[in-house]
Amino acid sequence: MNVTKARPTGTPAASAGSGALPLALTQGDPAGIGPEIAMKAWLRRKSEALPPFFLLSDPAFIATRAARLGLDLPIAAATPETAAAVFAAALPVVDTGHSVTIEPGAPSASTAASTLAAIDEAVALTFAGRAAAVVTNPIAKHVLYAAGFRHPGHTEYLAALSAAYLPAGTPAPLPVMTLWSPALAVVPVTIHIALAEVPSRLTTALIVETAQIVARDLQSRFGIPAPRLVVAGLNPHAGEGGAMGGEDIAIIAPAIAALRGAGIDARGPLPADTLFHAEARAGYDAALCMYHDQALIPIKTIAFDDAVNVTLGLPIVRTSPDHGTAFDIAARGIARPASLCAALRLAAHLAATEAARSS
Ligand SMILES: NC(=O)C1=CN([C@@H]2O[C@H](COP(=O)(O)OP(=O)(O)OC[C@H]3O[C@@H](n4cnc5c(N)ncnc54)[C@H](O)[C@@H]3O)[C@@H](O)[C@H]2O)C=CC1
Ligand SMILES: NCC(=O)COP(=O)(O)O
Repeated sequence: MNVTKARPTGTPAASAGSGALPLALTQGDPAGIGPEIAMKAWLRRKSEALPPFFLLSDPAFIATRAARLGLDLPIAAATPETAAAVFAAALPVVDTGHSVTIEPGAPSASTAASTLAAIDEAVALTFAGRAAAVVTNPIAKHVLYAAGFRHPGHTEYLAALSAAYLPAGTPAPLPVMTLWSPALAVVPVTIHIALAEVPSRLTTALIVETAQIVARDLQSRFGIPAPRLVVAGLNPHAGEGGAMGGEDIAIIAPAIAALRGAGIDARGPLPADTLFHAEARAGYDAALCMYHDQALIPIKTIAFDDAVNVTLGLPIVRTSPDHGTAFDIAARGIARPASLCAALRLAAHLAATEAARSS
């Protein structure tokens, strides 16, 4: 597989803010399915109506993985400025400067620097107006932790990175993980923490701040004029009047009262077990859930291939497929790019909405 060199067609200043900016797609864990679904997405760019994007990785590694998969696609070493122009004819790969060598399905902390460099670069390019938004391929948290990474996942890391681009003294944004699909949108109020820690980490203030960000971003970025939120209880039957746990009354109900007092259409705490059937889903735009699996199990059951992980609350747009690295099927040719395609389309849509709003 040859990697061609793309001819520069414009300067950063000329393309920044032009409205035709490509999306910056990170490589994710190179031992997983990220490279494969990125290539498959590019191959389906017309049938999936995908916006232009470039992949941040090692072009030689991507070419090697393409050959291993038997994927016949042209790969062009590009810059963010050449990417949109080459996208029609080749997959643009912007070199992160890290050489990647890894066996599919055998993750190693030795690739952590390249994985993180792609994320850092995607964020830098987006803040610089050289990419429209960040789309991340999945990372395996434990692989990065083994290399010294101290953030739970992308969501928190992107908030920390964003803080560096904000005016001095601006507090770091609260990043709000949202899993969105046409059928359901869910928000885990607590994210990547042990289940045993959830009750002590759940506070009225956290629920209120999370819901305010969701309501604001659903309005401004998703174009929902008056977002309807539901809030799940923590305990069975939302606590059964306190008999099955006190958090629903002591922590969640006051948050909902505060939200309603602030003019936000929020209902709850509602028993989580009856919140996700079709008729219930028709009654709200997003469900705030108290912990990771309460949110992610229903959406991955209903919409595994359509759902997108989108981080609300950030000054930039970031989306990701809903699934993980899928090491068990890496480079076997069977990974589906559907969720990544949905993530690319949603990122472009949200970035365009944001650009129109701020122009
Ligand atoms: N956005 C991100 O960076 C995310 C990263 N992860 C990470 O992924 C790693 C693995 O997590 P798991 O819980 O095993 O979830 P997973 O989503 O990687 O895999 C679960 C199952 O779904 C299958 N699968 C996943 N995506 C698929 C696709 N596109 N096409 C066909 N089959 C697919 C896998 O083969 C596996 O059988 C973890 O280390 C976790 O930290 C998990 C979720 C999101
Ligand atoms: N389970 C969702 C997930 O792991 C995604 O996390 P993040 O890396 O987007 O923060």
